Amino acid sequence: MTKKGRPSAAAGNKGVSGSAGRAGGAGRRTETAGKGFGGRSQSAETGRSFAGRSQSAETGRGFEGSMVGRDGRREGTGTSGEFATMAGERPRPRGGNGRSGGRNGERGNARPSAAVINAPVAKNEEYIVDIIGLTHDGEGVGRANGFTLFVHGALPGEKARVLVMKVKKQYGYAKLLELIETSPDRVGAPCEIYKQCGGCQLQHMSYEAQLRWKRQHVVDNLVRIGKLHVEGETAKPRVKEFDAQAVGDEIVNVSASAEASASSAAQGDGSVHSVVVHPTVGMDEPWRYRNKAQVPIGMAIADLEDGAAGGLIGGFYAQGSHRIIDMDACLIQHERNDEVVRHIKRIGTELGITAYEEESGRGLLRHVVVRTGFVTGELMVVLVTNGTHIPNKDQWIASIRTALPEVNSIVQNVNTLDTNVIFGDETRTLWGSDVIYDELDGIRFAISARSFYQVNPAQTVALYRTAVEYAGLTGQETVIDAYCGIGTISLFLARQAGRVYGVEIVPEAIEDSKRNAELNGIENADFEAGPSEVVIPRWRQEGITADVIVVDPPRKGCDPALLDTIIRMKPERVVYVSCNPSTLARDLRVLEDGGYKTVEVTPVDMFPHTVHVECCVSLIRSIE
Ligand SMILES: C[S@@+](CC[C@H](N)C(=O)[O-])C[C@H]1O[C@@H](n2cnc3c(N)ncnc32)[C@H](O)[C@@H]1O
Repeated sequence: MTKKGRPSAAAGNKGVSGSAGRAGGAGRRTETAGKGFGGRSQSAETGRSFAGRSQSAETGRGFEGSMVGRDGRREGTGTSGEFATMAGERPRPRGGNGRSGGRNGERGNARPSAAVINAPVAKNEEYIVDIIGLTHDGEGVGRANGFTLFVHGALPGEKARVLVMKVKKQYGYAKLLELIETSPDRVGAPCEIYKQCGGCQLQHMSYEAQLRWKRQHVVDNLVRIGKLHVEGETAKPRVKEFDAQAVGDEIVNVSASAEASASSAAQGDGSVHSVVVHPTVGMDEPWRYRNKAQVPIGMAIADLEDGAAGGLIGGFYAQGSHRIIDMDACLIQHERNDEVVRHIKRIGTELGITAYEEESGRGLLRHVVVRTGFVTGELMVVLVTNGTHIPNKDQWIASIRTALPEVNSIVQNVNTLDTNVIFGDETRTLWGSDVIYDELDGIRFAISARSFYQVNPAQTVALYRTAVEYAGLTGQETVIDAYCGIGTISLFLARQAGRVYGVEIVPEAIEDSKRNAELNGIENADFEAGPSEVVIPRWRQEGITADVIVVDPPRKGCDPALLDTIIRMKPERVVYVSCNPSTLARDLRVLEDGGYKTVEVTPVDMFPHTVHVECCVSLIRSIE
């Protein structure tokens, strides 16, 4: 089902194809509810190939100037075939003496073959490791001779035989060769290209365990970085390298952050308050949940052996490379998005459309982006092209409309830059509407090709309802919605507030937000384009006060100037919506020190089978 493709994108990036899930009717589940998902997952061998997603498309932060992906850390870990020995085949230890080292013991002679001096493990040697945790990007954390090894594909509680691939000063990377003890949370990943793709990181973990892990991941960040005391949690022993890994490069002052302990959550009056972290809000059916696919396109290489004749392929980038692996289906995408991409590839091939090649800068089609309105059923197709001219354009449009009669909007986005960013600046509607419409909780939204719109509509409703609940509105309040995008949370709030002011840095998104307020007959919402950290201080100077401030920043968290302004404005409540637990925890510490008390946190599983988790946090003002 897969075909080899010619490279056509930037190195080290994962492929793409976000997509949608099930309409708002999908029910909720929490990590405490019901039976594990493991049984279903294990038996759900669909035999389908699938589509990858870009990491940045997961969280979809920003106005869709999103990077195709990120990677780097998995380089060299050799994911393909890593479970090859799980069925019992034991490869011969390379260069070892065959002795088993027992608990955390080593196998082999351990003669250093790597350049790192004094490291207690050596490259190309095998070790038996106990997996004691999971990094923020889903890799097992193992210990060998007291040294931290990151083991892709291993789960906490497992004992594994691993081969060291890379040794750094404080940690290393190892390839999973064999599971000696298996976690009860391990399930068979239903997706047949799971190991190659990297779009999902947790399919090998039962859904119940994923939800538990996501909550714990949030708790760990709140304790270690936010220095908060979490109800029911005792401070954990700190593993320095594990912390550094968990925080990644998003927080510069890692060591200072890692010194946090639960005992430092003291208030000004010396008392210690506890934060309630609820179970992660999960999905009853955590598959096929995405409403947007972003698929990189390449050319198939004519293969005489399998008879393939070339043409357009589209799927995901093989790990650590720019090689596109063709795929027909992605198990977390809405089925129709998969179908649309298949048709576009077929029609493009029939019309002789070429795919963009990164090396030469030649070729036309870079990405196909598909958006589906879960409630309305509306469909948008975006062709991202390297140049404005589309040969056989009318024929192409006609063929798309014939194959997909439900399509509402066919859009071209022009991107001629040598970049990983998917969208260029120029967008033109080729046929139909320039937007599609969708609904969240009875509010209608116009969504244009480049607008930020959460990818999992069912979970988005859960998240926004929690944000409104935490705002504690009575109908009188003035609310500021910082980082408001197309006004989604603002309009949820406006139904129960006196007045809402939304601010967002992307002017087109603000145009959408105004249009969306009008569309829904909402008259108590005002929007302004600009950086939150500039606009809100100016509002304060102009005398605008707020009872509640809601923030929903990108992954890097809130700008310090905005946090400072919030503290000076003294709203009674702050609601913090976050897609990044580490920057969330950092910002909560600033707000706590500025007179706010973090009351409760609800993690929401917006991206099942990935390591990403969204949080909604309630803070109240604790001092005058
Ligand atoms: C996570 S999205 C949230 C959007 C919206 N709240 C929603 O739920 O759809 C973050 C938004 O912040 C915007 N943004 C990024 N930096 C900003 C800044 N300094 N000031 C205002 N908005 C910003 C992005 O363009 C993006 O729309």
